[in-house]
Amino acid sequence: MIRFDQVTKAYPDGTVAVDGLDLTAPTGRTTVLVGPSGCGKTTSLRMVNRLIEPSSGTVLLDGRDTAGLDTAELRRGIGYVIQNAGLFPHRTVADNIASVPRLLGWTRRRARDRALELLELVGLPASYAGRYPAQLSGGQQQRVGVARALAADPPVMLMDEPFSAVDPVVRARLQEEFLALQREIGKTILFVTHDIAEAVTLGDRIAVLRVGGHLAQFAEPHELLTRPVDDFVADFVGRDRGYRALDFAAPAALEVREEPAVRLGATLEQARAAARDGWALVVSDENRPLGWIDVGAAAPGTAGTDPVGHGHLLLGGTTARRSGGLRELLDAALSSPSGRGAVTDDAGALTGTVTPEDVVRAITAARAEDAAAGAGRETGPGATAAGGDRNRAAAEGTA
Ligand SMILES: Nc1ncnc2c1ncn2[C@@H]1O[C@H](COP(=O)(O)OP(=O)(O)OP(=O)(O)O)[C@@H](O)[C@H]1O
Repeated sequence: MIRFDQVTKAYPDGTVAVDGLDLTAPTGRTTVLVGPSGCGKTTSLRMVNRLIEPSSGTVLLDGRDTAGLDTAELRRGIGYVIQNAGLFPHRTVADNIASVPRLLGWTRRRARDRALELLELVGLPASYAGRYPAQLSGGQQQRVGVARALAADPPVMLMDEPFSAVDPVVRARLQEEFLALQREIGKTILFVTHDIAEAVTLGDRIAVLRVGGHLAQFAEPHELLTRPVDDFVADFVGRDRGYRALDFAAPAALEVREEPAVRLGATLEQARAAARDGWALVVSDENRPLGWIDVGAAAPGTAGTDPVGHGHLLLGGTTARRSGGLRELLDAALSSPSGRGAVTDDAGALTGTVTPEDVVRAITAARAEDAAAGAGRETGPGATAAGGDRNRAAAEGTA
């Protein structure tokens, strides 16, 4: 656990970067610091590994005042990842990753084995071990940066805009990998970003800071999106916050309807027989939804005995996992040319379809449930168990 207790940082020129910060980042979870440029995110982060010393207040690590610890010893227990990875350009990937273990006196062999193990963990082939950072893409360098920070298996990780310097597609992939990795390793992570979407995707808890280093709100993502405490936070979390909050609502009350799909390669006649309201869903041999066929308009001039091919399919519809959030399900329903969104299990196999009306009903039920949980939260003792927790939503969705 990382705890900031009334921490203030005033730089020598009088700039107050952080002002009386009180914050607890729980063990094994990801806590995100987010806010506009200059609000004191980086300063706060660096006070944890004492690259910056607080002017007043205390930063505690598992209850120990960091001011009293030897900085080398302190930093040994803290992995640090920065924007652009900050790799040593003249060292190979393996040597970069092995740098902390080597400093800790590990043998060359053991440090190299660990480097190879970590390359695999962050999704890079072992053959990259001998490359230099300049021979990697930005996203790959960032993965090496994460591997390097994890090398000595520190319980705490500080990550300062680690994914900001890569393009949006790579960034989304790194975020997904981050979530999968964190589920596996369960580090205590303090993560800085200026991007609220990233904060909501990655954070178990989010601290929104305003310029001057004031904590505006500290909450779980769902709570931040649905109950911003003031105009500043409401503005910062954005106009589409209601829609994004659907990611965290449990689709427990959603009814998924059976959908008589046809396999690719079935005849048009079979597709017509299976169709409802003129549309048939086509699936692969593994029962994965591939697209919709408009049986009335499909391929005029073709005989009913002709097979359904890829050319017949309308591909506009997205699919949604039953365990996904209500946003994913609503998008599937709205994007489907048939008006019925294809719903799958976690392996991608079709389980049925939902209409936009079905999803809206589930949204209404989730809101009522959430309001009840909110009322319990305000009066009850389990005050931190928010109604729309990401994990809870996933667990209920698969139940
Ligand atoms: N060494 C320094 N001397 C004086 N002022 C500083 C120093 N470092 C940072 N600041 C100021 O402290 C404030 C907070 O800076 P900090 O880097 O912590 O913000 P940030 O939220 O991380 O910003 P960004 O998102 O732009 O990186 C800013 O006003 C910045 O100009």
